[in-house]
Amino acid sequence: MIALLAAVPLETSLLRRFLSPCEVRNCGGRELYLGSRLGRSVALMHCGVGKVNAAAATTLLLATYRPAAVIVLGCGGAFPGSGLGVGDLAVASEEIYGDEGALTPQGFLDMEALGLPLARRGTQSFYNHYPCCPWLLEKVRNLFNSPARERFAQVAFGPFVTVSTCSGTLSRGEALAARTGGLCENMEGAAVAQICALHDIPFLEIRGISNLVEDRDLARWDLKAGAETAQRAVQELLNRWHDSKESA
Ligand SMILES: O=C(O)c1cccc(C(=O)CC[C@H]2O[C@@H](n3cnc4c(=O)[nH]cnc43)[C@H](O)[C@@H]2O)c1
Repeated sequence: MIALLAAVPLETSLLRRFLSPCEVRNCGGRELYLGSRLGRSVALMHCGVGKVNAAAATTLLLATYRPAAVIVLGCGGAFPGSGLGVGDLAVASEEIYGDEGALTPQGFLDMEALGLPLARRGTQSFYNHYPCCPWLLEKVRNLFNSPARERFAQVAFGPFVTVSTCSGTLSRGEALAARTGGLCENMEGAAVAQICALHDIPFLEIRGISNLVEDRDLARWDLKAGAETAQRAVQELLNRWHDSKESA
């Protein structure tokens, strides 16, 4: 099974149609849409906005179904200097917690600098950084080396940053981009990546840009365009899943 996770229903309207007919199940109080594509079962769940909702939903999903892969999709805000615009596509190479750490007179110290792991698996400690699964990334790269590439305005691969407070000023966006090297920010990804790392489940994240991280101006946001871009990319990926291998 492939599990798809998005914060809100706006981010999955096309996919629910694409997967229909779907069985709708209750999974710990959340609606879970169970469908299939090319003979492979696909589960889609809305986790709600933010890290706690994302971690709770992921834990539930992994405990109930233990999927072969978890793919987060949705909207994101592009950092200044990323070269991304509204409607473009971003694929995460890794997820980074942008806020977890300490703000000191000398600057921001992340969890590694504080010597406080957020998660441990065997001898491995996880701090602010969570890599995406290499073979899933390879599948997406193959996809965008094909004619499917022409159906997307711009596609960028790079780090994503998860925040608790949406960056509604240009200066905050510039500072986060400089500190992390991130392409864009969101409010769920790192939490899902952390739970997947704990359970050794392959993780991938694909977002469509709904807004630029700048001085907040909602008139310039287009959540629908961002959501559609991400969903179209996930559809392409599911349609071409068998074209490339499924492990490291
Ligand atoms: O009205 C606002 O200022 C506002 C702030 C953050 C998010 C929203 C949303 O309605 C989107 C929620 C959803 O989308 C992701 N997202 C999209 N753009 C950003 C962003 O610039 N910074 C952080 N998250 C963003 C996020 O993952 C949420 O799930 C409205």
